[in-house]
Formats: sequence, C-alpha cells, structure tokens
Amino acid sequence: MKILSAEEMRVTDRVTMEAHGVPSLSLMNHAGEAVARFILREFPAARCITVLCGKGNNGGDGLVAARALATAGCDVGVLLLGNPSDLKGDAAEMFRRMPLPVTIVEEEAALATPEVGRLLDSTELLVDAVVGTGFKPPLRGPAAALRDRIRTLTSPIVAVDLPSGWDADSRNYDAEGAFRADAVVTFTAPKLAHACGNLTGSAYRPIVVAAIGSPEAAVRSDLNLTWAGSSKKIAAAPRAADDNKGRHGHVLVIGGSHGKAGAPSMASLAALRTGAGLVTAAVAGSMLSLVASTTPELMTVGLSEGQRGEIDARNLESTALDALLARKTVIALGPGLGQEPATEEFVLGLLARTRLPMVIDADALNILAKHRELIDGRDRTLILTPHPGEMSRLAGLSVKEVQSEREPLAREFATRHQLTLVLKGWRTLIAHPDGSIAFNTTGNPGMAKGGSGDILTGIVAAMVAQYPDQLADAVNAAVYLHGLAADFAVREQDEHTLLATDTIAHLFRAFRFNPHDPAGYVWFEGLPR
Ligand SMILES: NC(=O)C1=CN([C@@H]2O[C@H](COP(=O)(O)OP(=O)(O)OC[C@H]3O[C@@H](n4cnc5c(N)ncnc54)[C@H](O)[C@@H]3O)[C@@H](O)[C@H]2O)[C@H](O)CC1
Ligand SMILES: [K+]
Repeated sequence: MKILSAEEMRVTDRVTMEAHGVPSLSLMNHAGEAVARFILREFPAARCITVLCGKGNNGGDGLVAARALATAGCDVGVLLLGNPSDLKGDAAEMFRRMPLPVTIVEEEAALATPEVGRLLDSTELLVDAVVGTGFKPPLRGPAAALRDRIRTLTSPIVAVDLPSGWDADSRNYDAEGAFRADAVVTFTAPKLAHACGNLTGSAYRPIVVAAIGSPEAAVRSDLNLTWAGSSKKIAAAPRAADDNKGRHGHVLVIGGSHGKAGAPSMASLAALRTGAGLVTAAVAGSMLSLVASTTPELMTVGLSEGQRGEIDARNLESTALDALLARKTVIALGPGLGQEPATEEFVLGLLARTRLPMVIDADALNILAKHRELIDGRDRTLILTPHPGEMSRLAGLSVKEVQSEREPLAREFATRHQLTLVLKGWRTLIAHPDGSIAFNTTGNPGMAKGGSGDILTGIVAAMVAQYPDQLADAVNAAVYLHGLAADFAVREQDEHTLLATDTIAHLFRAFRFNPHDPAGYVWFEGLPR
C-alpha cells in the first residue's frame, strides 16, 4: 500500500473518475458508508451518535455516514459548521439527500445554544467530518471553538479521513491545535500524516484505510513510500504438505559475551519462532551450554574467546568457522557481541571472509561505524538495524540530526551503500537500495526494553532466510511482525511488564492476523477490539 500526499490523493480521485469512470458521488458514498461500518463494528455500544460536518467533501462523507448510521438504527444528530448554501458539488447533493434534521452552526456563539449543547453532551460517540485533506492551517472559526469544546467531552471521537486540524502532508509527530481522535478512517491510501503522525495520541488506537472504489492502477505516487504491513502477504501462504526444514533457511546467530548470553539466545529463539528451518548460535565456548539450555531446538557452536568471554580473532584461523561459513545461512551478527578489540578484529575478518547475507545489529554496528569503508552492500546482502544512537555513529551525525532527517538520511544511506537499512524508533523506517522506504506502524512503548532489538535481528534473519528472493518484502514483513507480536503481547501484559520473550511468544498471533478486515478496510495501525 503506497503512502500518498494530499495532492496525489486528489489526482488519484481524478484518475478514478475520469479514466475509470467511477462517479465522485460513489466515492463519497463508499467513504461515508465505510465510516459507518467501522463505527458499527468497533463501537457497537454507541447508539447515540453526533456527526460534525464541515462544508467541504469531508463534511459530505460525514453526511453519508450519518445517514448510514441512522439506517442501521442509531440515534444520529448532525451538526453542520456553515450555511447549507455554502455546500458545493457532492457535499451539497448529500445534504439534499439528508433525511435527518441538521443543526446549523455558522458562528462560534451558536455552539453555546441548548440545542448544540444537547447534541454534544448527550452523545455516546462523535464523528469528526469537519475538515480533511482540504485543511489550510491553522484551524479557525467555529471549527477551532468546536475542537476546544470537544476536549471537554469524554465520548470517543472517530475522525473521517484525518483528525481535523492535521495537515495531510505533515511528517510531524504532533499537530498543534488538531481535534483529538480515538480512531481514524481514511480512504484509498494512507497519507504522510497517517504514516508519520501520532494522530490518535496512542500506539493502540486504530487507523484503518477503507477501499472506496479507486482501482490500484489509479493510485499513483512519486514519494516512493509504502506501508510495511503490505509485505506480510509473503508469509501468508500455507506450507506444502510435504515440506521439510531444508526449505525454510538456516540462520546463524553470532554474538554474546560475558553478561550478555541472553541476546544471542533471544535472537535465536525469535528466528526459530519466525519459521527458520534451522538456527545455529555461535557463541563463546564458555557460554555454549548456557545458550543451548535456553532452547532445545537450537544448534550451538563454541567459538574461542578472550578473558572476558569475548569472541576473538583466533576464530578466523579455526576450521569450525570455515565449516560454519560453508553452509548456506543468513548470518545475524551482533546481539550481545561486545566491542572488545579482539572482537572487533574478528568482525572485520568475518566481513572479509564471507559474502553470506548478513543482518548486522548492536555492537557489530558500532564496530562497523569505526570502519565505514566496509559498509558496502554492492556484492552482498547487508541489512543494518540501528536504533538512532547506532545510526548517529554510522552516519557521523548527532542523534538529533538523525531524528530530524530520518527519511532522507535513511534513503541516502541505503542507496549510497546499496544495503537495506532498518532505522528503528517511532515509525521504524525500512530503506531499500532502490531508494524506496517502508513505514512500519506496529509496536508500542512496552518494547522500550532490553531484548527488543535482539529479537528483531532474529526475526529479520529468519524472514530473509525463508524468502531470499523477496528481500525487501522479507525485511518489511519482519519489522511489521515484530511490532505486531508486541501489540498482541502487551494486551496480556502492561507496558512496564512486557518482555522481549513475551513478544516472541505472541509471534504466532502476528502471523495469524490478517490486516485486511472482511469489513473492507485495512488495519494500518491498532488492532480490532
Ligand atoms: N478518495 C478520497 O480520499 C476521497 C475523499 N473524500 C473526502 O474529501 C475530503 C477533501 O474534501 P475537500 O472538499 O477538498 O476539503 P475538506 O472537506 O477536507 O476541507 C475543506 C473545507 O474545510 C474548510 N477549511 C479548510 N481549512 C480550514 C481551517 N483551517 N479552519 C476551518 N475550516 C477549514 C474549508 O472552508 C472547506 O469548507 C477528504 O478529506 C475526504 O474526507 C471524498 O468525499 C471521497 C473521495
Ligand atoms: K476530519
């Protein structure tokens, strides 16, 4: 699913109407009905509903939603911010077809009337159809006053297309002065604000994308931005009845040091739980039995180590490493590795020794940052998974600079070095060598804990091992599944108590979840109740 600008959305609508003959009124009907369907599904207890309509087509969608909710038996009130004579085109037509009474609010003072007070205070759910992609900041007039009034109410509010006051093209996390929203129903494709903004103030509240009649061919964008969840489809096919583990790849986790045996253990278990046919953990000999005891399904190989349990360069002379590298594996290098000089020498030697696909994380990234000339994916598959701090060292920038330029920085780094870059954080970005970027919208603050990155490394390596010919989708899907598993896990936990191993235990729910809801919308963020 592409991520569009507001102008590209308008072009998509125009192409849909002109090249594919879909009437604009049909788009508006489908949009409003999708909002009603979502509300009936996700807020079944809300029977007394107030729809707040602006004078543009966002308001038109609201009028359609109001009619559909009333037809479904809800007690619906409609408030129009403006004079009906100001309505134009499809919105005016929907007003003409409106079977319900509409309360007109032309001036801010009208918000204080008893009639409006009843509409707002007695409602069990609000629908925000005041302004959508036609928003020109800042929010003004009765809309601004209505926003403030709604902040005094506790009823949930479902935003049509965007919470009013959000610029569709915003890449900001926040939007001063926007309406609050408990859920968002957008249409055809997510816009930049849906991908980048904290529209609902929470990682758990839903943003869904409803199909309203635009064929895929009409959805065009030059932004080269997609949604990571669209890649999950590569893991949806059932396995063959005569399947065998040899068909699902082999992950080789290389990591660990004294005090950090858990990192390679978690990365290995995550790789197994993600479906890799075989997983081998290569760790310092002194921690071999410790790591092996975590997961019976895991194979282990002992490596030579220094005084502090760090994997050292003597391994480069050993036949054990040759045997390991002779197998067709995807290497996950870094969990718990440490940055001792002997380990640094080992990492540099390993990079020179093999061209096997490699997921590089954690301390291996910090070692690579000291040898930037080795960051080169032209003749090998490299996937780097830095958090902003590790990215600042890789790019030689401050964390602030990294965070302020995530998208261009990720794209430039991935294309310059011809590798896949997973830049973690709010809305993890997956930047590919061709310059395309996928936004991930799953995950929650409960993941801000040791181990989350280690299991992502294992999940990425396992997806690449299983789908070696679909590298971009494999990495996008891995990041999506990682956050989705954590979203399922935190439902049975709390953000304070969630552990990375809880996330691993919920990967099966993530694999089973289909973001394409049978009701005709895609779960872009959040989960069904
Ligand atoms: N394929 C689709 O996505 C479809 C989307 N639809 C809906 O159409 C709106 C966009 O409609 P448009 O008429 O262009 O603009 P809006 O209704 O969003 O806003 C214009 C409306 O809002 C007022 N306004 C603008 N800025 C402000 C402000 N700062 N303060 C207050 N009021 C403001 C302006 O005066 C106009 O009255 C899109 O969001 C979807 O909801 C189609 O219905 C179907 C296809
Ligand atoms: K809106």
